[in-house]
This record gives sequence, C-alpha cells and structure tokens, in this order.
Amino acid sequence: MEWLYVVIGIAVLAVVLVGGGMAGLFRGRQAPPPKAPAAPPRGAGTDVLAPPAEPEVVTPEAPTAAEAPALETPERPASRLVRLRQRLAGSGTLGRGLLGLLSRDRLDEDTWEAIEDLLIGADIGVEPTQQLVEKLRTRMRVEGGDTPDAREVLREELVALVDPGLDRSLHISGTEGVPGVVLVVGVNGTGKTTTVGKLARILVAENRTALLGAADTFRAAATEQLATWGERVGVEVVRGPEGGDPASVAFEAVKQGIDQGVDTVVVDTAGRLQNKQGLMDELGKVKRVIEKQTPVTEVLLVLDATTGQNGLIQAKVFSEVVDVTGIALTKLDGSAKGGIVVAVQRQLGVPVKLVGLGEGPDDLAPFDVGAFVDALLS
Ligand SMILES: Nc1nc2c(ncn2[C@@H]2O[C@H](COP(=O)(O)OP(=O)(O)OP(=O)(O)O)[C@@H](O)[C@H]2O)c(=O)[nH]1
Repeated sequence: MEWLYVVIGIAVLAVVLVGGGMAGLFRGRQAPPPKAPAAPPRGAGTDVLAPPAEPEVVTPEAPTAAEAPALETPERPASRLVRLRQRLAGSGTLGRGLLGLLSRDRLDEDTWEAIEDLLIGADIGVEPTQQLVEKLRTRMRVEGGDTPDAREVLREELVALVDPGLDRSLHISGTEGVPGVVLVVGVNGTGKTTTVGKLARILVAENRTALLGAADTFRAAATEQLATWGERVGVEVVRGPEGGDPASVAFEAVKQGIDQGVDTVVVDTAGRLQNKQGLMDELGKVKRVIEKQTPVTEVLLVLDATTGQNGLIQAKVFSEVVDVTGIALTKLDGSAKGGIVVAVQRQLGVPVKLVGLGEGPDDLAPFDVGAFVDALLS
C-alpha cells in the first residue's frame, strides 16, 4: 500500500508542475496588457473618449487701434490755393514785371514791346498776348486827366484772359447711386500717378468715398506708388499684374467701385505709347470697357507746366484721342511760366481744373481764377 501513496504523490506533483508551465506559455502569447491611459494634460478635459479635435482655425484678430497705421487727414481743398500762392513766386515775376512796366509815367512803344516780351516769355502764347496788349493799351490811355490804376486794370484783364466763365468743377459724381469715374491720362512723367494720389486725398477731405484703379500696368512702381497714396488715407487700390491689360484693371476697379457703392473711382493710365494709333487703341479700349458699366464722368489730362509749348503739342494728341474734360496742370511751382494756363486752355479748349504746386501730398489745388491772378500780382 505504501508504494500506492508514493505514486499518487508523484502524479499530483507532475500535474502541478506541467499546468504552471503551460499557463506561462499562454501568457507569453497574449496581447500585452493595455497601458494605463496617460494622465490628461493639466487643465485639459477629462473625457478621454472624446474624438480628436479638428485643426484649429486661427482667425487673426483685427489690429487694435494702437497697431493700425493712423490715417492722415488731408487738407480741405478750399484753403489750398491761398496757402500755396507763394509757390507761384516764379510766376510772380510776370505779374510784378507787368505792373512795373504799366506803372511807368510814359507808356511808349518800347514799354509796350517790353510788356509783349514778358507775356510771350511766360508762355501765354502769341495771340492771347496781342489781345491783352491791345486791351491794356486802350484802357491805360489817360482820359480826362484820370490815370487809371494799373494794378486794377491789369487784374481785370488777366482775369478776363484766364476766363472765369469756364466750368471748372470736377465731375466726380455718377447718377442713380453709381460712382462717378475720373480717367486720368497724359504723357509719362507729367505727374499722373501723383495727381491720382493727391486727388484721392481731395475726395477724402470732401468726405467722399473713393477707389483707385492702377491701370498704369506698364510701370510696376506706379502701382506701388498708388498703393502707398491710398493706404495713407484709407482708399483701396485695385491693381493688376505688371504688363497686364490696363483695360481689365480699369474694368475691375469700376466694377468693385459699383459693388462697394463708393462715390468716385479714379483710374490711372500709362502714357508711354509711341504713336497715336497705339494710344488711341489703348485709351479707347480703357474707356469703352469702363463705359460698359457706367459713364466716365471726367477725363483729366495731366500736363507738366515746365514743358511749355512742347508739352502742349504732346498733350494735344491725348485730347484728340479721348474727349478731355479738364486739365490738371502740374509743377506750376518753380515755373516762371504761369501763362501756360492761358495757352493750354486756348489750344485744348478745356479748362484748367487743378494745379499742382509742389511735391507735398496736399499740394494740388482746385484752380480758381481770382486767386491765381492775385498770386501772380502779389
Ligand atoms: N514740384 C512738383 N513736382 C511734382 C508735381 N506733381 C508731380 N510731381 C513730381 O513729378 C514726378 C513724376 O510724377 P509721377 O506721378 O510719377 O508721374 P507719372 O506721369 O505718373 O509718370 P509715369 O508713371 O512714368 O507715367 C514725381 O517726382 C512727382 O513728385 C508738382 O505739382 N510739383
């Protein structure tokens, strides 16, 4: 019997040892136990079953007032010509010279000749000079012992010559809620882009909303220049690619102007076309595409006062290509040729509406005949 107890003991021991080994084997094949979830980051939600978050869309905050570039407040146009009258100092030599000659005791032929020379030298033009001298001769004759006041006579005759009767208002308004469109044309380098920028400031000073079209795609810097002008007074600039189609930029600018409901769209153009046909094709197209949407209310021709008769001949080509309605005469500061105002109006048959009297941002003034003649005579 004893041997039976020994056999049973051995069998029980064998079962215990083999069972433990098998269990160890299965354990080795099982998936490793799941790791304990990582502790949530501090401050995060505790719902670890929540789906992963969508990528965050970061909307940049609008710049605060402190960060935004301060917009400039342009000078009201009414005060500009008075402020800038000293800039006509060069032209003042004309007024003062005439006054000195006319005030002589004896107005002999030599004196009248000197008066004529002075007027021609100031670019007034031959015909207007002869007309003015004729009138002055008649009025300065001593009648009944009264000596006419030379300054008064000269002022009246110069005002008449510059023609106060012309409509010098800028047509910057459209009809029925559609913007007015100002198309700015002229030979390159006359100050077109600068004038568009300065005009934007005049519009802002008059509490009008405006949009600029940089259709001078010929010169990349012109677009940049215009963008800077616009930024300073919060006026948007529509631009196209360098060398792109100016007409498409003009079209887009006017379209956006209509969509945004602005008061005025001002379109800058390039003036670098070598022949009249090319110029006619380009400007004609620009005007046509704008007018598919709304009429151009003002075609402003920019003319450099320092270029005299040559500039006038070039400007005439533009007036033959587009129907010019007004002239912006730039660089009248530093020019002793104020008489160009008379010549340009006579030869082109359109009034001077704006005068540029310096490189400062508000050195563009609405032209006023009385203030201009007073500046000449001061
Ligand atoms: N002194 C003076 N300078 C002016 C006046 N108007 C414009 N200018 C200057 O004339 C230069 C030419 O002006 P822009 O506006 O670039 O001329 P632009 O006609 O647009 O020239 P392009 O783009 O090359 O066709 C710039 O240096 C202006 O500052 C003015 O009334 N007086």
